[in-house]
Amino acid sequence: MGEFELIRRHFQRPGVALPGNVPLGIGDDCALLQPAPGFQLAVSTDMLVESRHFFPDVAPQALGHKVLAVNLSDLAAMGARPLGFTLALALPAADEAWLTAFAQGLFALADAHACPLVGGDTTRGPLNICITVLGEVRAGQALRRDAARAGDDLYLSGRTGEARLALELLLGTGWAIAHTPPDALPRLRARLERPVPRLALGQALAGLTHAAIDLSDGLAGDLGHILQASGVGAELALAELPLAPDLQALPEAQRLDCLLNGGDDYELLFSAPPDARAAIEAAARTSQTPVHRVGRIRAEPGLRVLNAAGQPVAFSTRGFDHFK
Ligand SMILES: Nc1ncnc2c1ncn2[C@@H]1O[C@H](COP(=O)(O)OP(=O)(O)OP(=O)(O)O)[C@@H](O)[C@H]1O
Ligand SMILES: Cc1ncc(C[n+]2csc(CCOP(=O)(O)O)c2C)c(N)n1
Ligand SMILES: [Mg+2]
Repeated sequence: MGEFELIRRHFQRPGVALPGNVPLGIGDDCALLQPAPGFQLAVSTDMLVESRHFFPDVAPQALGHKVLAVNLSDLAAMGARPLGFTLALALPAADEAWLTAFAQGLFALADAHACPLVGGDTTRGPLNICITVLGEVRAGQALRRDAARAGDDLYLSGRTGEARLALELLLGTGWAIAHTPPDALPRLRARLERPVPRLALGQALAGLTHAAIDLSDGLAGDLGHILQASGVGAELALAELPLAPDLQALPEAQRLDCLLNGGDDYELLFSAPPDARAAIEAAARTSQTPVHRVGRIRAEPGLRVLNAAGQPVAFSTRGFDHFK
């Protein structure tokens, strides 16, 4: 199978019609996309590299899902609706079975969000997968990191920490193995390998919420990006953070580390003024997404983590950083 045969067989889908806002997809020098009038184009790129973002033995179907999911999560964090995506692939070999399974995982998620593959690039090399997503958001309504204001409530979708616990189990870390239920690995692994992008919630929040970010590097570190961009600080109430049952038996320090420095969560963290509480609840309901109010934005810079008694907890932020 040559390069063009590979693309034709696995990524061009002649039977699948393109939506009206994609007048031209795979096959020319560029794809053409048409955002609706009054909408802005939202663009984001995320790359997954073998042994850095995923283990070499990961199921190709899960990988196809995850590489698109982490990109869609960035659109969700801006309140954007997906229009389409491009796929840049470096593959060590043209492995038919691997490509079939990868494409299955990829297109299952793409189809669920009506987000077509519109182009890409394919080369031989160490396994490396890069997606660029394109979305649209009504002009002026995108959820930006610099929009948090003192007095805002801080909200979290879903819950954090399970992906990190899965990673530690797969790495064979002693504390994780000793304090996790013996049957937990398959469900925790799904949290690491099959994140669910919160697109419906993000779109329901556009125009409603102040700031938002999706959690890829860890709750505390990613919250830090909002705080820095907005020039504010925050309080996080530990007692309000939802705790996954599989994290309950962890020693306190490791539980805190999973919850706040976990990484790979792909939940949304966002801020909104207190008078938006009813609207936020409605957005959570219509998007069928669990949302918890977990803290507050403050004028004083810095992040304070508070225990159930409202006392500060000693805690150091260690967001994921590829060069630290
Ligand atoms: N090589 C690069 N050239 C230009 N801009 C970049 C480059 N790498 C990252 N950026 C930009 O820097 C910002 C932060 O990038 P980062 O990859 O940390 O995004 P993120 O959403 O915080 O995390 P994630 O990649 O996990 O979604 C983004 O605006 C991104 O577009
Ligand atoms: C094998 C393996 N080792 C480590 C991790 C953890 N990890 C890697 S990159 C990243 C942050 C998001 O990436 P980026 O900032 O590049 O978008 C995290 C939490 C993993 N998932 N798999
Ligand atoms: Mg992001």
